[in-house]
Amino acid sequence: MELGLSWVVFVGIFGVFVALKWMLCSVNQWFYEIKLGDKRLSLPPGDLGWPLIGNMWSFLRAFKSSNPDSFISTFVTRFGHTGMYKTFMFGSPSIIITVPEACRRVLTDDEAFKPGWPTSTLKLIGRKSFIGISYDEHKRLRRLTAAPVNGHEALSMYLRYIEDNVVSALDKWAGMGEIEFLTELRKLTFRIIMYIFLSSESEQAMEALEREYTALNYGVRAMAINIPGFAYHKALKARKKLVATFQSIVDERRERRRKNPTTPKKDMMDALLDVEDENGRRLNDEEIIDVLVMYLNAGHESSGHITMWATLFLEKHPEFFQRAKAEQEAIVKNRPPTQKGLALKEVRDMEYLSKVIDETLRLVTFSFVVFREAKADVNISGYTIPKGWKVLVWFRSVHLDPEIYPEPKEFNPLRWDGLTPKAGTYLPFGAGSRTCPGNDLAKLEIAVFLHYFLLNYKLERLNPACPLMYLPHSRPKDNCLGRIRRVSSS
Ligand code: HEM
Repeated sequence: MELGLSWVVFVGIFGVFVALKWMLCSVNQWFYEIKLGDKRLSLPPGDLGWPLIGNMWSFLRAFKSSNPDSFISTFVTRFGHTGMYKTFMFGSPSIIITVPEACRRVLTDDEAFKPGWPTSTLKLIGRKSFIGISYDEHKRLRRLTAAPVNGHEALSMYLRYIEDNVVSALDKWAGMGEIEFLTELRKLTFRIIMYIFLSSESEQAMEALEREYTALNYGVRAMAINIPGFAYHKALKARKKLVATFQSIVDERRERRRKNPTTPKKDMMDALLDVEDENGRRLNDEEIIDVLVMYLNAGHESSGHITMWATLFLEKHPEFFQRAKAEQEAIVKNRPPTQKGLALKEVRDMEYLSKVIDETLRLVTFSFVVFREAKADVNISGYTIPKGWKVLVWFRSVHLDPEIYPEPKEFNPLRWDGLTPKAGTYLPFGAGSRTCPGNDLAKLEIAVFLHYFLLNYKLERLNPACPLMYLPHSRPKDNCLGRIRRVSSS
C-alpha cells in the first residue's frame, strides 16, 4: 500500500517537472514567435531554448567539451539537414546558417543584413569600431585602412620587417628552452601589427597590451556576466586598460604633430588623424581608439593561432613537412646570390605552402561564426528570417561538411590540387563588403614564418597529446608548450 502511494507521488512529481520544463522551454517561443503572426509558420525548424539563456548552455557545454560540433549536430539530428535553424543565443532570437549558398547570401546582401554582433561584444570591441558604425562610415574607414595593410605596395614594405622579426624571434626561442609556442607567436604577430599601426616597438608596452588582449578575447564568446571572477568582467576591465593606453598614445601623437607639423606621416595612426569626411569632419579620439582596439585585436590573434596550427599540422605529418621544406629549399637554391632575404614574388610562388595555409585555415576556421542582423524580413530557401533577428553564419559547419570536403577533419593539403572552391564553400576570411581586410597580410606573415621554420627548426612539444580548447579559439590547453630546436645553420 505504502509502496503504491510513493509511486503515485513519484509519478506526480515527475509529471509536474516535465510540465514545468515544457512551459519554461516554450516561454521564448511564445514571447518571440507569437508577435510574428503568420510569418512564424515559415521560420526554419529549431528550438529557442530556455528563457533568458536560450541555447547558450548547450553551446558552451559543447564548445567546452572535446566535440564542439555536437552543438550543431544536435540541431541536425532533431530537425534534419535543413541548413537553417532557429535558436536563441547571446541574448537574441537568431537563425543559425550552416550551408554555403545561404551563408554567401547573408554575407553579400548589404541591403538586407547589417552587422549583428551581440551588445556584449560591441561593449568590448567598441561601439565606434567597424561592427558598430553606419554603412557609409564603415565604407569610408575601410577604404582608408584596408589598402595600407593589404595592398601590394604595403606588403612589399612590411615584408622586410616581418622577416627580420621572424628570424630573430626563432633564434631567440631556440635559446629559451621551454616556451609556450602560441604565446610567443602572438607576441610576434602583435609586434608586427603594432608596427603597422603605431610604429611602436617598445617591448614592455607591447607585452602588457597583448596580455590585456588575451583577457579581452576570453570575454568575447563568454556569457555576458559582469560579476568579478567571470571572463566577461575581466574582459571589460581589460578594455578599459587598452582604451587608457591608446588614449595616451593618441594624446602624445596629437601633441607631437602640433609641435612639429612638418614631421613626415608614417603609420596608420597618422592616416586616422588626417582623414576627413566630405564635410571636412575628422575622427574624434573615441573613433580612432575603437578602430585601433579592433584592428590590433583582429590583426594578431588570428595570425598567431593559424601560424601555430600550420606548424603543428606539418609536424604531425612528416610527408607534408618534407614536401613543404623541399619547396622552401628550392626557393633559396634558385635565388640570385646577391639577393638578401625573401622577395614578395617568391612568397607568391610558394604553391605547395599556400595549400598548407589554405588547408589550415579551413580545418581550424579561426572565426567559426560571424554575426549579422536582418534589416527587413528576408526569405532564404523558403524560410523567413524575421526583421531584427540575428543571423549566425556558422563557417565551421561549412568547412567541416563531408559533402564539400571529404574526410573533413583530416589535414590534407593535397585536397587543394586543382580545386577552386564553389561560392560560399570556403570562407576563412568571410565574404562581401566585410571580407577580412588583413587576409593577404596574414598569409604573408604565416608564409614568412613557415619559410624560416621549415628551413632551420623543429618543434618538440612537451605534451603532444594535450587536449584542445575551443573557446575563444581552438588551441591546445597548454598553449603548445615545447622547445624550438635548430636543425641546421643555413
Ligand atoms: C589568419 C588570419 C585571419 C583570419 C582567419 C581572419 C578572419 C576574419 C573574418 C572571417 C572576418 C569577417 C568578419 C565578418 O564577416 O563579420 C574578418 C574581419 C576583419 N579582420 Fe580578419 N582575419 C585574419 C587576419 C586579420 C589581420 C592580420 C587583420 C589586420 C590587419 C585583420 C583585420 C580584420 C578587420 C579589421 C575585420 C573587420 C572588417 C570589416 O568589418 O569590414 N584580420 N577577419
